[in-house]
Amino acid sequence: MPIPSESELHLANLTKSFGAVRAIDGIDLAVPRGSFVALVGASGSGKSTLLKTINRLVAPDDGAILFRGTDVRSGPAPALRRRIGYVFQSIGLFPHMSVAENIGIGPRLAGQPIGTGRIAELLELVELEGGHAARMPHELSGGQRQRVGVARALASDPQLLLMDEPFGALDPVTRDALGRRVRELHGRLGLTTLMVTHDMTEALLLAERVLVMARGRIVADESPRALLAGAGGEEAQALVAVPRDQADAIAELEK
Ligand SMILES: Nc1ncnc2c1ncn2[C@@H]1O[C@H](COP(=O)(O)OP(=O)(O)OP(=O)(O)O)[C@@H](O)[C@H]1O
Repeated sequence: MPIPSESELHLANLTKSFGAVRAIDGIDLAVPRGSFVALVGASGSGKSTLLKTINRLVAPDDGAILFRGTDVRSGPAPALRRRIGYVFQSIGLFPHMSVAENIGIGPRLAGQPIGTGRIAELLELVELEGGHAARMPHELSGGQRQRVGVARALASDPQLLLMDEPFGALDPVTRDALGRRVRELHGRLGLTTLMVTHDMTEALLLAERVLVMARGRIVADESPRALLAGAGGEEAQALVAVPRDQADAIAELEK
C-alpha cells in the first residue's frame, strides 16, 4: 500500500498473536493528520491491542507502524511516548501522588519537569479548578479522575492522542460533557486522535471516521454519515442498530 504523505499514522500488515489467539490479523491503516477516529467492536476484537502496539506497550509479531513517516521502533520508547498521549481504560492514576504529580509524571521522568503554571493550564484545559492540583486521586470523583487522566495525556504536548475507552465508567451526563471537551481540545491542539469505545453513539457523535473491528481485523471503515446511511456491512450495521432502535423507541414514547 503506498504511504500517503499526509498520514500521521500508517499501519502496514500489523499482526499480533497471544498463543493461539490472533489479536491483530494483518491490519493496514492510514490515519491522516488531524483526524478523529473511533475504534468500535466486540470485546476481544483487538481494539486495545491495536492502540498498545502504536506506543509500543505491545510488540507486534509482524508488520510496521510509521508515525510521521518514521518507524515507531526506530528510537527509544520513552521519546516516542512523549509524542503520544495515552488515556488508559482504567484511568491508572498513581494513588500515592497528588493530581499535580500525576499530571506531571511524564515530563518529570523525561527530565523536563513542568511548573505549577503549566499544571494550572492543563487543569483548565480539562475544566478542573486549580485547587484540584493538591488533591489526592481518592479525593476526586470518577469523572474528575478521568479529566486528570486526559490532562496527564496532554502534559507532554503530544501530537497523537490514544484513548482506550476513556469515558467508560462515567455517568451519561459527565460522559457526554467530557467527550465534547476532548473533541474540542482535539481541534484546538491540532491533535490526531484514536479512541476506543464500546458506545456506537459516542463513536458516531465524536469521530469523523469509525473503524469496526472483529477478530483482529478492520471489517468496516466509514464516516458516521455513511454508517447511518447503511454502509459498512453486517457487523457495522448490527452496532448502528442499537442507538437507532433506542432513538426509535424513545420517539415512540413521545407520541
Ligand atoms: N497480554 C495478553 N495475553 C494474552 N492474551 C491477550 C493479551 N492481551 C490481549 N489478549 C487477547 O487478545 C484478544 C484481543 O484483546 P484486546 O484487549 O485487544 O480486545 P478489545 O477489543 O480491546 O477488548 P475489550 O473491548 O474487552 O477491551 C483477546 O482475545 C484477548 O484475550
